[in-house]
Amino acid sequence: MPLSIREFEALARDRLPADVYDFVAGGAEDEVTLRANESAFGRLRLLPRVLRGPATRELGVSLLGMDATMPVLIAPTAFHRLAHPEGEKLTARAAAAAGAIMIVSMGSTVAIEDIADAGGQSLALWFQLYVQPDWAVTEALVRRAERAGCRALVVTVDLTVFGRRERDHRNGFHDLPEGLHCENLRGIAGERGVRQIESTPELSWEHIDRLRATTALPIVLKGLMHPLDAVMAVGHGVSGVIVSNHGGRQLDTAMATIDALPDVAEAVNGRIPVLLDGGVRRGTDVVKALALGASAVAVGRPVIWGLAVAGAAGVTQVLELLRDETDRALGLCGCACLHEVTRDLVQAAPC
Ligand SMILES: Cc1cc2nc3c(=O)[nH]c(=O)nc-3n(C[C@H](O)[C@H](O)[C@H](O)COP(=O)(O)O)c2cc1C
Ligand SMILES: CC(C)CC(=O)C(=O)O
Repeated sequence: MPLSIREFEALARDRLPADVYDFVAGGAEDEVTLRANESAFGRLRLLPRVLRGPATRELGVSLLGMDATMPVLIAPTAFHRLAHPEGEKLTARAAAAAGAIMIVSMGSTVAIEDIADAGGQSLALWFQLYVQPDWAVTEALVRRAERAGCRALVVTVDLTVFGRRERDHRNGFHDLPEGLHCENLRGIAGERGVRQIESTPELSWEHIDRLRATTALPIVLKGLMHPLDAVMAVGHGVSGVIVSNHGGRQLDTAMATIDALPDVAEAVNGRIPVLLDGGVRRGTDVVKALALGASAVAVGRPVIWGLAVAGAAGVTQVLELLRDETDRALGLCGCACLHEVTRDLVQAAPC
């Protein structure tokens, strides 16, 4: 078994068709933001405390009233059947085994009901939604997620137009291969592949208000980077935000998420949970994000690498690596639990 997420990626790269690997690994345009998400973590240094004696560490976290055993969620990524024939079913099993929250992509290649079945009662599923230009489609998706037992709606707000991923253009990778579909849209918006998911350039706070009036599920906004938008989010009654630049796949040269996090956390001031995704590859990254104001983080690509390498066991291994590394980093920072991870534990590296 690989010893790190980096090793998982290397193995997955060997196993996946080159165009699928590029689709997953790649980012928009010059991939500046893709690289920055990871390298910005590398520019931060931990400043550990000692002699505080945490014999064991508690990694549990409660988010929107749901308990998870670790502060690492599965970020929504589309098309898991590109990585493994059973796709999202296996991801759900691994999430349930780890006690992690899984955010299911609206573009999953297994239907949300089947994912919920595979994960079982104990799995907390959140459903990721792209508001569709046709409100009837949006509403039908919300109802479907509610019926399947999803416990929160994660509304992605950074895909008002599709980012230009040049690797996909070079590879001619524009649609799902024969036999794979966005199963959540089946019966709602026809039967084709990725093209079924439409962007909504006119997306605005009115859509968020309308969604709040449509569902009792807590709403989490994903893809927000600016502190003023975070303040707006609190004002519009959302239950949480995920600081995200879509893993560098949308607006290239957008700030790294870990650099954007402190101002968002300060603006939100504890009123709702702030999560982060983008470039989290080590437990030390998790601890840095917690120190800078995140309640938890989410990982996207690492889950797909795990799935490609060893199915559910691979995803479990990825999550357990992150759990072990986070536990070790907490211990070495003198923290017994997530609340003890404070701002003073992180500094920018000297140039
Ligand atoms: C292959 C792939 C598919 C993705 N699909 C979605 C999606 O359907 N919905 C969404 O909100 N974000 C999607 N994302 C973005 C992720 O949710 C997340 O923001 C990003 O992957 C985090 O960065 P990381 O991969 O460095 O962990 C996708 C990312 C990847 C790599
Ligand atoms: C279906 C796509 C829009 C999925 C996505 O968000 C991505 O590839 O980044």
